Amino acid sequence: MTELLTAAQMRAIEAAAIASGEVTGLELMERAGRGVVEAIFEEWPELAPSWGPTPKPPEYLLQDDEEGKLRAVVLCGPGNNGGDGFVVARLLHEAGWGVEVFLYGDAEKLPQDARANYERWMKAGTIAMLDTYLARRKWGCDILIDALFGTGLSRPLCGFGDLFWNTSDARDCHVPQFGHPRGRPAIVSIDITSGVCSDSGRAFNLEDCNPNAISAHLTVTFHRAKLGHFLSEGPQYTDRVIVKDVGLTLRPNEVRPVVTISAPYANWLEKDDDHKYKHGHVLILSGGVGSGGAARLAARGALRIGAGVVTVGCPAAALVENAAQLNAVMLREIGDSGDLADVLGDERINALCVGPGLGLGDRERELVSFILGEGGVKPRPTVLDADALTLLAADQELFSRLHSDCVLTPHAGEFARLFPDIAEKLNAPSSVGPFYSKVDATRDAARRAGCVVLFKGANTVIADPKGGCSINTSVYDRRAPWLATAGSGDVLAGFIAGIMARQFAPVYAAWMGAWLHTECAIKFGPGLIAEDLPEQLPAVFRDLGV
Ligand SMILES: NC(=O)C1=CN([C@@H]2O[C@H](COP(=O)(O)OP(=O)(O)OC[C@H]3O[C@@H](n4cnc5c(N)ncnc54)[C@H](O)[C@@H]3O)[C@@H](O)[C@H]2O)[C@@H](O)CC1
Ligand SMILES: [K+]
Repeated sequence: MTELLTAAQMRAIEAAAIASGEVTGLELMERAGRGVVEAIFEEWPELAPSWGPTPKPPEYLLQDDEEGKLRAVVLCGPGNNGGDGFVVARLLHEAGWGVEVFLYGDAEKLPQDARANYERWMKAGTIAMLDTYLARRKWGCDILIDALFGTGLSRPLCGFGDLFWNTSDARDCHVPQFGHPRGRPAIVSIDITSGVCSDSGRAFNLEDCNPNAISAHLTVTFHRAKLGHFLSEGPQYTDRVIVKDVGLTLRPNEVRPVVTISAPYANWLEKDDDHKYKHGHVLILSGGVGSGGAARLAARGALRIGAGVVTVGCPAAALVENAAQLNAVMLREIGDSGDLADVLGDERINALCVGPGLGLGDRERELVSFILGEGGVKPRPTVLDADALTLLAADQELFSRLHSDCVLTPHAGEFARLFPDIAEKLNAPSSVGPFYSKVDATRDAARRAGCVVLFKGANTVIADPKGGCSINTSVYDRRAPWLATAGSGDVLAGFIAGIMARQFAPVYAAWMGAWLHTECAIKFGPGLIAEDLPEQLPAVFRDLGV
């Protein structure tokens, strides 16, 4: 688990470290700039000085027009992000690079530490206004440093449209062409790509422009990654995020900061040598004739993830169809709540999954209602997905019966139906940052529902009613776009129910299910269909040492 910070948390940590006398703001800025230069040389070792203070680059990197120097352009903004940029300019200059610095804003108004680094840079080089660079219409560098705006960006930018478009074009070429006079540079953003809100990952929209932020090959951030690196559009604007240590030791003041989910421990997933019911029994409700595929996918997921027994319950008419397609999964007739009461009479059934392919009629509403405790049935750990979410959205009485052992797994459309006001807030165009984020929305939804909400997407956010929140990242080195395939959500619902049957708390089941789901997709790769996901689990388990 890695903590992710908001801009306010990062500012508070910096301020506390400075107030305690542990470090000065100027020293922090120096460390930040040094971290950026280190990260550049780690990312592109062919640029790193390997001998003496002013190295000559290898022959193939020599410029025609700059006496063999590598060249950097540093774009500095009006705040401390710009201050980091002045430090980087100075350090690259000391390493023998040709460096040009362009400023956006008024040097007289720079904050204190940025101003001090501006002065230091002025002893080594010159500064021109950003407009001069934009008007020049050529890159003129091997590395472009984006030190325009960091965590302090709070409103839309004007006049950056061409720069945003050009950096996007340069990044699309993937490989920077160092030392080539007309080559495209590597683009490195300091802290966060300028234009993106560091709390929400949402870009500040420019009316006349798309893209709306700098596109970078590399972003170098400090102490901890920020929420905006993982949420919304944030990941679209950078290929990679490196976190550099700047010697801060403090943690966020929040009791339960947002974390990214990491691999579950092998011993959590291992089975002991006991009988099958020791590992739980999942009941999955299916729809009628021709609609059983989603429930069968969920059932396969629940069984593969380690539930001891999995039963699909369907109306009588669908028994033959399901029987023809299920072997290890058991089958029971469940036509109405009376049948369901009979089946649930088996106390060993300790987790339920309801919604995939269920249908939206009276029978289905009755079944969901019964599962949620109508008629005094004991509430059990339950995943509510797909059609069950639509039923909940249409029926306040049903919604009010959600309990703390439930997990809701909406995608964006289902989320908007369940929590229309929260979704509206999340999607509202806004000109003043920091924006309301997917983390804020999922936390608010979990509080209202009184249970775990797993809000699906390229990055899945999981929140519990007490405010605990985590992100299952499926970006950067965990990119798994193949997960956007029919039925993949049904498998996830089955994974979570299967883990709950093994007596993990709902929030842990949601974490593990989401992480393993992404991992299965990564393991399989392109061409994935939902049926493949459960079949990858044995290989994923082996990699984890289970
Ligand atoms: N000593 C420190 O405080 C340190 C700060 N750090 C850096 O400082 C950054 C945060 O610095 P700041 O809080 O100064 O914020 P930024 O440097 O991100 O920018 C804030 C400035 O931009 C202006 N601004 C915001 N939106 C604008 C818009 N749309 N158009 C024009 N101007 C706009 C603000 O009025 C303010 O002057 C971090 O991202 C990080 O890079 C790091 O160097 C670590 C140390
Ligand atoms: K930046």
